[in-house]
Amino acid sequence: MFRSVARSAVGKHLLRRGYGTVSLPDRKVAVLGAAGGIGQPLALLMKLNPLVSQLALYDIANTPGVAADVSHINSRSEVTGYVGEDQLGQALEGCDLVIIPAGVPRKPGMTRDDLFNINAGIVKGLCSAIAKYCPHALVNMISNPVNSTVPIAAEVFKKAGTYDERKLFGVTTLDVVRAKTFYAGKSKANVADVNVPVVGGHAGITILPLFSQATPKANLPEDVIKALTKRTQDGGTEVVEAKAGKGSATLSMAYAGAVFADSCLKGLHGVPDVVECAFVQSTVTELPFFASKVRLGKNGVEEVLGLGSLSEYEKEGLESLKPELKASIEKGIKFANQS
Ligand SMILES: NC(=O)c1ccc[n+]([C@@H]2O[C@H](COP(=O)([O-])OP(=O)(O)OC[C@H]3O[C@@H](n4cnc5c(N)ncnc54)[C@H](O)[C@@H]3O)[C@@H](O)[C@H]2O)c1
Ligand SMILES: O=C(O)C[C@H](O)C(=O)O
Repeated sequence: MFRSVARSAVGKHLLRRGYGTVSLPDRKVAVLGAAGGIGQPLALLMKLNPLVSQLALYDIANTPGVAADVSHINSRSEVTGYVGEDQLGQALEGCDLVIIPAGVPRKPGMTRDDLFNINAGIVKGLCSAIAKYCPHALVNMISNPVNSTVPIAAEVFKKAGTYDERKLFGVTTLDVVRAKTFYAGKSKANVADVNVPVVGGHAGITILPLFSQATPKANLPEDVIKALTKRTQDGGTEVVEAKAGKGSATLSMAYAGAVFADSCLKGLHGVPDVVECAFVQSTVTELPFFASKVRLGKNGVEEVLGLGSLSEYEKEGLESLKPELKASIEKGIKFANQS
């Protein structure tokens, strides 16, 4: 264990807009895969979050340097680095929220499902440790393929007797971030005012942005909506190709992961009406897991919100995505139960 402490005068009693006007509780957050392309900027962003009091950074290598570096930032939380499996338990003990960006990223020509063989085992091992050391923590799963890694996590927790469907989330916030950016570009709306729900899953056509519900309303023509939908679905591939073998989205993902984690922490803190899209256990469709808007609260998911009204194009998209999403979910469940 490598501990670096740089406490600022910020302290525990913060009056910050959006965080309420009461003193802030102690919250421990762990990032698993913290030395990676996503993990490092995500560690930085979580260090800046005033709702975090302890930040545990875990990886199989290189965490001491990352932890020492991040710990010098004069924000509230105490940063501790953990390296190697022997230290995983210490990293997780007492955690309120665990964020998992551990695993390999895509290279050009690969699908997210091509990562399954390596990442499924990594996620399974990490979730077994979560079940043992912090069974009540919220889990934000970033590792791909999210459509399968979330079902794997659920099965691991079920086997351990710790599964609480309100506490497991596949992070699909990057799809929402992209949909907002691309929609703002076409509609000329101020991007800060834009909202676009994205439902389904997190791979190719399973990513279904609902531009018919986007605000502010822009009445974009059908061909533009189709192009925006395709760009959102292919957003990850756009970055993978631009990085030309050097990985996938890291900076935008760290931003999206930090936004989602902040919403989870606000929910735990009792901030009302915190709503985000996430891939969760669901009865919104016949599929056992599905991404849609969820209301976050003191125990994680408080309510899984329905899809609202869809355009004909979105209805078709919804039917088309179901077979692929179903197969990815079943693949994850099968893997977790056979090994
Ligand atoms: N959900 C999303 O929207 C989204 C977006 C971008 C990337 N991703 C996924 O996130 C994952 C990480 O991407 P990246 O670019 O940070 O990759 P990276 O290779 O840069 O970093 C991954 C880190 O995980 C660590 N790691 C490997 N096995 C581990 C284990 N057992 N325990 C802890 N750490 C372990 C590695 O040491 C490395 O530091 C990939 O699977 C990628 O596909 C998801
Ligand atoms: O595309 C990838 O492989 C990474 C991630 O899922 C993304 O959407 O950027």
